[in-house]
Formats: sequence, structure tokens, C-alpha cells
Amino acid sequence: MGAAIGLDGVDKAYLDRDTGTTRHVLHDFSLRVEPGELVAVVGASGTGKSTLLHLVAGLEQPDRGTVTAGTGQPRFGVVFQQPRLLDWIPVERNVDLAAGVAGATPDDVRQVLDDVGLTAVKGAYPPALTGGQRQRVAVARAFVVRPEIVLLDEPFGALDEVTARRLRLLLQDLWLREPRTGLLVTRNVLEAAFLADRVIVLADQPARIVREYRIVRPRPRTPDDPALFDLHREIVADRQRGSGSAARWSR
Ligand SMILES: Nc1ncnc2c1ncn2[C@@H]1O[C@H](COP(=O)(O)OP(=O)(O)OP(=O)(O)O)[C@@H](O)[C@H]1O
Repeated sequence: MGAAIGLDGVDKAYLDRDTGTTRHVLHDFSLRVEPGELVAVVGASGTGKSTLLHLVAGLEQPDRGTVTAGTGQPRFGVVFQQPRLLDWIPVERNVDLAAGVAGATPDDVRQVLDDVGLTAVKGAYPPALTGGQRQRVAVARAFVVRPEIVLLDEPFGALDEVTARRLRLLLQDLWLREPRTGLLVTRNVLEAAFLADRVIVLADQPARIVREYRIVRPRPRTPDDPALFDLHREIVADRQRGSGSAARWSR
């Protein structure tokens, strides 16, 4: 089911070296993600979406407040926009390396390669793969550790729409097999609506949650579901109207 994520009263600021000023990205920011819940974070560029992920992953420390992920040391799976593979070793070895770190077995590697549809190319080197296949390797590497928390930072942002759609369906499939706790940062509002249980909209500086939508469409979802397009339009229209006061919708 995954582990809960909690940010409580978090401050995070960076020094802007160009101007010598401090940029307060988060101030007194709180968010809770329930075990097994997938929360998508959308919002304008520079609002602090990636900062949020980095804090949860422990790559950054809060200046104030607490960030908790599970109870002890949860297993994380992380997928970035770029697959970040080792080009000089075959696909299977790329996944093996991640598996080894987490104590997963060769059977786990075979299984996850099968799950993501890469068994036929497991001996290939990453440069010989298509962009979609490379990102499937990245997904396999994230899931082979049986993560309790999955962090997705624009995971399909560099792919063409048809390939991205296939990968979203793959991700939904993996989630249906075993729900994990997830945070998905994306600029694609439709992707957020399709995949998430909840979409939060970040705006302002320091960032705050200006809108929150609970997506109650049953799974498996189809990317062509008109209700998701309606929700997409609603979220985009709300964002165009400005941040306004915090509000919550369900669909
Ligand atoms: N390590 C850092 N040092 C200095 N400033 C940083 C650092 N990381 C982030 N920032 C600044 O903090 C702000 C928030 O950055 P962040 O990457 O979290 O935003 P974002 O919403 O993910 O943006 P984008 O959608 O463009 O990726 C930006 O102004 C960025 O320049």
C-alpha cells in the first residue's frame, strides 16, 4: 500500500546567486499524502514542484518544519523526465543494478522487465532503444525495488503524445497491481487527471496550494474519458482565472 508522506510547516528558501536575494519557495507549507494515494502536483514553472519532490526524497532538507516519508527508511522509486540510464551496459543490467541495491532478485528483474514490455530487448544497449523504451527501462528500474513511495518528475514530458499515452497506461497498470504512495509532478493537466487520486495546484511565491481536486473516476481509466477532459478544462480555466482563494472539487 505504500507509506504516507507528510510535510508539516515546511520552509524552504534558496539564495539567488545572480541577484543576491533569497527566494522563499515554500513557507509554512503542509501536505499529506495517504498510503496508496497518488497525488499530482501542477502549477506554473518555478513554483516549487520539483523542490517538493526533492524534499520528500531527502535530496534537500527543509529550513524549518518536518518532512516524513513512511516510518523508517521507505524504499523510493524515482522516475525523471530523462531516463538517466547507463548507456554502456544492457537494459537488463541497468535494472539489475537498481535491484541489487534494494536486495531484489533476478526473478524480480525478469518480472519487472516483462511488466513493462521489455523482455525482447533486455540484451540491447540503451542507445539502440526508442525514447519510449528508454523511459520504460527507467520505470522498470524504479519499480524493481518494490517501492513504497514513487516520485515522478515530469516522467513523460520528453515523449511524443502517443508514446506518453502508452506509458501512462503502463503506469496505471502497475498501480492497479499494487497501489503505492506517489507524487507526480507534471505540466500536463490531463495526465494529472488521468493518473491521480488528487490533483493539487501550486501557485504564488512562496508556493501555496490554491486548488485541490479529488478525482473519483473509477480505475482502470481510459485516457479518452470525457469526464477527464471536462476536469482538464476546469483546472486550466481555474488557473487562468488566477489563484483566488483555496477551493476543493470532487469528480
Ligand atoms: N538548488 C537550487 N539553488 C537555487 N535555487 C533553486 C534551487 N532549486 C530550485 N531553485 C529555485 O527555486 C524555485 C523553484 O524551483 P522548482 O524547480 O522547484 O520549480 P518547478 O515548479 O519544479 O519549476 P519547473 O516546472 O520549471 O521545473 C525556482 O525559482 C528555482 O530557480
